[in-house]
Amino acid sequence: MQQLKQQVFEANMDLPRYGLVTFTWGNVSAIDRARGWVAIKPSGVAYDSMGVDDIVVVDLSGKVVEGKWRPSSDTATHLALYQRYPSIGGVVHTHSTHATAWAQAGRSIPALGTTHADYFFGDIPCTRALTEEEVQDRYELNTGKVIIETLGDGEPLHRPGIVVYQHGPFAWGKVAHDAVHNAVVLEEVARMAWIAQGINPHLQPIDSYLMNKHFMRKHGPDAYYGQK
Ligand SMILES: O=C(CO)[C@@H](O)[C@H](O)COP(=O)(O)O
Repeated sequence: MQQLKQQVFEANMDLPRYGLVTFTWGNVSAIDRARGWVAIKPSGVAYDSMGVDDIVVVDLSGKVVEGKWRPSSDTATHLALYQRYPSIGGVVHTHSTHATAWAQAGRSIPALGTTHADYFFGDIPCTRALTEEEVQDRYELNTGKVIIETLGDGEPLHRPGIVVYQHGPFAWGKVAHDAVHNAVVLEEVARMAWIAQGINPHLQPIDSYLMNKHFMRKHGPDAYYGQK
């Protein structure tokens, strides 16, 4: 687990490095599926004072198995995603400005260009609002529920991010580092889409053939993009 804790610690340090978080907002986790344990950021601990030994380890019920702090307040959301989607190895939550603005506006981030298509095979969806009951009772678990409800049965790594209505973005990947990479791209394409729609309120989504080309050359069965 020490190696996983180190990976999660480094991934959490990337959040302020890439400008995705302010104060203690946000959190990154990763799963050891063989053990059924998840390493996650401690709740409320400042990034600039955090060390690898501050990373908390929980089991899939959320019980702390190692660590001196409380796990992130969003732990139940991370765990819901790991339990529903076996291909997910790392999860990130931030309040990055532009992605959060789309969440607050209640709008999916449209696929408008190849930057988006290189990582997300389609729009980045916005979830429905949680009901009052879902907020009052097991809020974080229900946040995971509406994410899963919105994503459905598709391969989550083909659209590795979402915006939770009136909350903010969640992203994921095969490992913690990939999840952070996808969170950075999500924030970038959120900003690009906002600016593009301001330039041209009548713009069209990316052409499907261009979307397919860019996504499949990087993630398809014959992916060659970046291959050694
Ligand atoms: O979503 C939120 C707050 O709305 C979280 O991102 C917190 O800002 C971080 O909580 P901890 O991980 O420190 O518990």
